[in-house]
Amino acid sequence: METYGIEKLGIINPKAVYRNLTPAQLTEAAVIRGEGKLSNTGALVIKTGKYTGRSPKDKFIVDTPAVHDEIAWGNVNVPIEKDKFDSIKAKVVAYLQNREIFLFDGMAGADPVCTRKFRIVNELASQNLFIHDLLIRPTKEQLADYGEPDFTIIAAPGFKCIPEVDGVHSEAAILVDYEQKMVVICGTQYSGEIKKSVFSVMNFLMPREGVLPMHCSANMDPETKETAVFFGLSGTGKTTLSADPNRKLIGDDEHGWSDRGVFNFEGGCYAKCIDLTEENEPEIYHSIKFGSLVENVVMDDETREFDFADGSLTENTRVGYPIEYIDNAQIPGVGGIPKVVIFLTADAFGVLPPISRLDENAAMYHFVTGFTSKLAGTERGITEPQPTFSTLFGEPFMPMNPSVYANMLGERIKKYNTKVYLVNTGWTGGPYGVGNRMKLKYTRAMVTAALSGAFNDVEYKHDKIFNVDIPQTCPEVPSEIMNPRDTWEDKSAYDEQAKKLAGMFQDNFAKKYPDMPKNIADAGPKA
Ligand SMILES: Nc1ncnc2c1ncn2[C@@H]1O[C@H](COP(=O)(O)OP(=O)(O)O)[C@@H](O)[C@H]1O
Ligand SMILES: C=C(OP(=O)(O)O)C(=O)O
Ligand SMILES: [Mn+2]
Repeated sequence: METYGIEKLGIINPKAVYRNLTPAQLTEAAVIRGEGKLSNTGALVIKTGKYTGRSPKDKFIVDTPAVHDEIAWGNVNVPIEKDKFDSIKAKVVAYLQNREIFLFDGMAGADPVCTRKFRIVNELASQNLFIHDLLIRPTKEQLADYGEPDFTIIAAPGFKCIPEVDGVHSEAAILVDYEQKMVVICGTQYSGEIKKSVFSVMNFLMPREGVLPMHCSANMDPETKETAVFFGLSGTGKTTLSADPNRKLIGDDEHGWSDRGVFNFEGGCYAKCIDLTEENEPEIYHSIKFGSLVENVVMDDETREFDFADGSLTENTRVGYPIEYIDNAQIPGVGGIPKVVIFLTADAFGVLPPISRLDENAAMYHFVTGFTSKLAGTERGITEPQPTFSTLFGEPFMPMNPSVYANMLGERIKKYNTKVYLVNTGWTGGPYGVGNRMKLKYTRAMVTAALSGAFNDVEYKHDKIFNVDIPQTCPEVPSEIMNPRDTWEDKSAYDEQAKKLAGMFQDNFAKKYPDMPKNIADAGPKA
């Protein structure tokens, strides 16, 4: 039996080993194995069980001398001893004995100079389909000459840790060993853990190549190739806003910025499905078809129609699909130097302007601050919006000191004179519960205006509390909504809430960045 070298990982006596099966084969295998069902559009639909979002508290990095000084240890990058990693890995590979193993030998990094080979070893056919959809798929020739991977990820959701024995926090664990070039994921079937593990690894590898890794989506003008990137934490709109029928989609989540331009790490997208409608998000809606992998969307057992409004399994319902499923995808996922950078934030307090322009210092301030409200679902335990400050709009995925990444962004926006906007895709007219989420069509219109240069010669108003410049008009957007204070009935309640949020910005900055240059510290909100 061909085993494709998996015994090197300690996986012996497999029942069968399949390498790079096609989406049709994987969909079929998953259905036969009872992992999921087909939807009326042909998508494979699965339930992931207890874990329906990422589990940041269960993530660990192996602390070895070779990487010790490069990792920013703390609450996000939590150390674990090598022998604990080795022991869990040994149990996981033993668990995989006598099972069917699904391998995907693929790549991350669309820029050939930066491409890294990732071998994913899956217990489940459905997760293998997911990662087949999400990463860069090798051609037949590339697969024949694949050789050794640069990194290996073993995903065995059926193996549950015993915290007291294994020295982890729960039955789930996501363990990265940079020295052995290996990730072990067990106890959780949320596929987002696999793609974000690839991201974390790239975020460790890319800076030494002079590449800034970014938690952002990217798209470009089909004619001018002018490129824009959209940074943002989960739920802020990276995937939704980058799928724009008038622009080429480079990618929805993970990119690098080199001297040559922006490039996607991935080859597919992972979109939220909650309340999805064909009218609001046609590109994503039509991507839910044969070959895609749907997680935790409720479906009628007989008609196999989706109920996108049903959040009973989780608010974080998802679909993974190859980027080709978006009509105007840019393949390979390579664009130019960004002319516009957008920081997406979902402010559940409803006080940040829907769009504002940031100067160089304010851009640095907001990049290291990374404010948003965590929305329900993507992380375990979050059920209502909760304000959070996540450095670089992606703290959970950044193994190194934030200054490594922040300095690279600072150099780039200076060098290329990149314009930076802060866009609030969250609430307006009042806080969560009182006001409403910003209308998607207005956010889209504001993003379009920012990308087209329509904000270059409009009137701006300086917002004293948030210390940003707010354009006063935008095509296709009622001017009343440009200044959030105007959207609140109770102005003093607005002032109070705005000052409260400004104070939270200041406290966070003072605590995390006491040594930042004054020009950057001064560019933040003023309570
Ligand atoms: N004004 C808005 N801008 C962006 N997204 C919005 C807006 N209003 C509602 N949404 C919804 O918020 C979610 C944004 O999620 P998504 O684009 O997947 O974020 P990310 O990729 O950053 O995690 C989608 O479900 C989208 O339909
Ligand atoms: C997949 C994820 O990314 P995002 O929500 O940013 O799309 C996640 O955070 O689990
Ligand atoms: Mn996304």
